[in-house]
Amino acid sequence: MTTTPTLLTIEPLTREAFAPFGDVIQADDAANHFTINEGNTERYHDLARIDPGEDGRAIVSIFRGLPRTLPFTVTMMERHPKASQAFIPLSGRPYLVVVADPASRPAVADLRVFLCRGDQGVNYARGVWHHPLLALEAVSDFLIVDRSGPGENCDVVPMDAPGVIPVTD
Ligand SMILES: NC(=O)N[C@@H](O)C(=O)O
Ligand code: NI
Repeated sequence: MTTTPTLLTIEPLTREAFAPFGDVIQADDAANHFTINEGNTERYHDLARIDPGEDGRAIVSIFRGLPRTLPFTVTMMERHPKASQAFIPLSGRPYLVVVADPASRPAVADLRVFLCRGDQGVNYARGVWHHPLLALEAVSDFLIVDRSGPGENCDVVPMDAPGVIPVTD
């Protein structure tokens, strides 16, 4: 691994930009939404493709993440080859996701960094490279929808070079 760090660019999270990596879980007008419960409730419908794999079961957990300090250096990435993994923020705070295309081993030049608002969740599609949870500002809870089942479902790789996420303004 070369030691020359690469400064990474932070992008705002949008459905379009994140589409190669999975789904954005967000209650906005771009979602399929309709009124239910005699007008009391708006349903934002079918926002993410939850994929527990052929031999797995979808499970719901909560991750309580400590805040990361910026600048943050990305030295590894992981993927879940058997299933998707969704993160829905419960604490209303922003967080970061770092992703790379599932087709090949991630190189630092391939990394995409998204700043997610506290009302935006993400669902990593099966096999998408991502960094483990990057909470910001304070201890933050996230609802997680991922897989329980047989076999190993987490590949971890070191980065070819460090990627540095700068301080956000
Ligand atoms: N290990 C674990 O369940 N967490 C990671 O998969 C993650 O993406 O944070
Ligand atoms: Ni993960």
